[in-house]
Amino acid sequence: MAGVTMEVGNDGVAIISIYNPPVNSLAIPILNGINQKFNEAVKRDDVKAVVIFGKGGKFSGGFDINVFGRVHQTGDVSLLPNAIDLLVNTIGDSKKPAVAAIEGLALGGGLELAMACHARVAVPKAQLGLPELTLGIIPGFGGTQLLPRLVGLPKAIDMMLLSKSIQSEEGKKLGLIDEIASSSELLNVSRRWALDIAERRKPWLRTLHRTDKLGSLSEARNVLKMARQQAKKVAPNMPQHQACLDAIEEGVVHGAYSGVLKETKVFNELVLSDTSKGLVHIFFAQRTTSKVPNVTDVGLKPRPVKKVAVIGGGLMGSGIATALILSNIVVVLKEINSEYLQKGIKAIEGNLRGLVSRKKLAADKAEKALSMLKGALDYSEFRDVDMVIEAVIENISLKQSIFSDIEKACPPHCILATNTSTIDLNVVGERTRSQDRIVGAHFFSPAHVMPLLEIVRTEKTSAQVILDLMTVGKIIKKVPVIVGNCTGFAVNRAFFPYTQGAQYLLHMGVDPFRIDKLISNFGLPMGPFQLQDVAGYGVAVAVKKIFESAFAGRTFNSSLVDLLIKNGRHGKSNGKGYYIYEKGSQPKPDPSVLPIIEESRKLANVMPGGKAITVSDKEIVEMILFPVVNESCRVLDEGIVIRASDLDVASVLGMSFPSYRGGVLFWADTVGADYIYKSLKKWSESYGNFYKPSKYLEERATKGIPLSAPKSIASASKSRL
Ligand SMILES: C[C@H](O)CC(=O)SCCNC(=O)CCNC(=O)[C@H](O)C(C)(C)COP(=O)(O)OP(=O)(O)OC[C@H]1O[C@@H](n2cnc3c(N)ncnc32)[C@H](O)[C@@H]1OP(=O)(O)O
Repeated sequence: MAGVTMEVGNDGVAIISIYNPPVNSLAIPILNGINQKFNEAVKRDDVKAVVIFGKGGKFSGGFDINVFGRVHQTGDVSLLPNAIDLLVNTIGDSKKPAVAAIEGLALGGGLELAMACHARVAVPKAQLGLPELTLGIIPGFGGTQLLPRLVGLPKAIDMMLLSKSIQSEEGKKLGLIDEIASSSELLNVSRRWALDIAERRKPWLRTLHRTDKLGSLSEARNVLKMARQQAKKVAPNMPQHQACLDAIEEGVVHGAYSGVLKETKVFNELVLSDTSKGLVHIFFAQRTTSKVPNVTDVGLKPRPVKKVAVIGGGLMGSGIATALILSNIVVVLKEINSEYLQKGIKAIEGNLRGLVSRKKLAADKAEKALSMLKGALDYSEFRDVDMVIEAVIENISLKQSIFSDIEKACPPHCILATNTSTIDLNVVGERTRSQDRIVGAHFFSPAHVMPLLEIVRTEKTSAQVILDLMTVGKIIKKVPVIVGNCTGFAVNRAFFPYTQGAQYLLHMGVDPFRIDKLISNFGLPMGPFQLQDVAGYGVAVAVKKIFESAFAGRTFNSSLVDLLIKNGRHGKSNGKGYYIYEKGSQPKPDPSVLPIIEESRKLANVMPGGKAITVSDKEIVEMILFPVVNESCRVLDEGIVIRASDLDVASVLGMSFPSYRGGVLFWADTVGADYIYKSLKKWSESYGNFYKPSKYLEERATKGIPLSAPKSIASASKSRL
């Protein structure tokens, strides 16, 4: 049972053990347990020193994040514990020394607990970090003061602001870890350290009393100033970055205890911020994606997938192959001729080189990955593959004939997956008998970098196949989200009005560069026009027709992309699109695109009364994102995703919707269904059906039910999953 226990050895060392699987999170009863046992240890005459240990191979994954969820629901910060007293006074200033014995990981409050102790012993490769900023808060158990005093200001800022963990070995070099010991020796070595401190053979270092690593005040001010500038650039919409620096600065200037008080104040304010609500939502939503009714709860075991064939070595195929070989999965890359095959292999080598040069991959690991790759021009290598991923161009009859071929060439257990981003899976697999093995493995480009994997199932895809693909997805470090079969699946379907909404506004007279700027200010990495430049216009041309026929009556199309191509513009690939792309400099808006836009505006003729519309900045953002919310409502209504939070995760990981806004539907609920409905209704009356609110949105808005609330049983029968 979860709890905290204490055992006192004959040597006078009390071992206080935390047990709260799976990550020994510091839930409130656990913190109370540590407090109680520590006080008992201090009082007992037979105890000379204390070791704090986490059972089950992990020291602690930090404070219990579920409590933040409860604070967000109730707005009641008094639900938060006063652990500062425990860490700073009870442990830090205790009359008896304490040593943290760290296995596996010490993150957030877990590392703060360890840092409050007087020494730390860790096993090799234990993960150490303060990732609180990823939850929209700052460390709240003294971390902003403790870490700089152990590793110095620049490294501490780096670890906190980037939420970057380090391993014990680096921790030892920096002074965060005092000794590294094997797992079997961890407790013995920790006991010895604790006794050595108690008996003055080793120094008794109270972390908050230390200043030796902080440097001079002027050095510190410089480091903080640079960190503030950097944070302003990379996290302009997230208050926790500057707030964390405020707390650190307070401690550097006025001393650790002042810093701790500031930290507590800032922490309590940030817990209630929208940023924290969004990020905590995404934390749990991401973990919920792996719970799939009738797949992960029916006792199935994933089958091993050791060898995968990838058909097509283009942009997607080479990216998928790269992701697989990086995780030690043997890949057979099949192309139709040796020229294309060589191109595919070169692309994979280029992907690996890119990772090495960005220091994301060690050179020897890249070599090892490449050794997992084989090229093929026929299906002979397919006889023992566990999965095929088809990644050829979006051509229905080509895909159908490939599927009928691979059904014959592969063993009967083999998963038959397609990376199509739009085509109905039932159509792809029409000529095969193995309908239960057909599944969509929809990666996002670049496939070896983007974290989302949409797993598309039809009514016939077997639960085993879905589970196997989910497992492969996790092995290759993707977040798999299960979706139903429809044009565009979940992400491309929900976001087709994003590009089209921007195009519509442009054709109603709004400046594209203003639109891009506003959307980047909202938090997407780039605006819709720049995105189109980067993705290439081929994609825009291909998907335009597909969406137009699937969602007739609510699409907006223009001749703009065709005109751009006709004028020799292909976007980023040839350096000329809406923007000018030059090596080594940021993309610059290209005024020479404006006459082409003007021509397209004339052809589209959608300006009401022939005059450009006047809209506020806020309205521009809403006129692009509310249609996305509207389509997301249809995705929910049709049961394309299991739950609203799955679409939130998919929007963050597939479209880079800002995670601190909690994903598209979470954000929509913070704006309010009623407001979104009324805005869309008003625009649909002025500008047509593109904005017409969906039934789902109308119903939720009129009944006052959040968009993300689970569907009623009555409408559940419509599910396509
Ligand atoms: C006051 C303090 O300064 C504030 C804090 O400490 S805030 C917390 C800071 N800590 C963190 O941010 C760490 C969050 N956790 C993680 O990064 C990862 O879970 C981990 C690296 C610890 C483990 O990763 P992994 O082995 O892949 O397991 P993962 O699936 O993520 O988590 C396993 C389960 O533990 C839960 N969990 C993990 N950390 C948790 C935490 N700190 N609190 C509550 N639950 C937690 C997860 O929700 C998941 O639950 P589920 O099985 O019901 O879905």
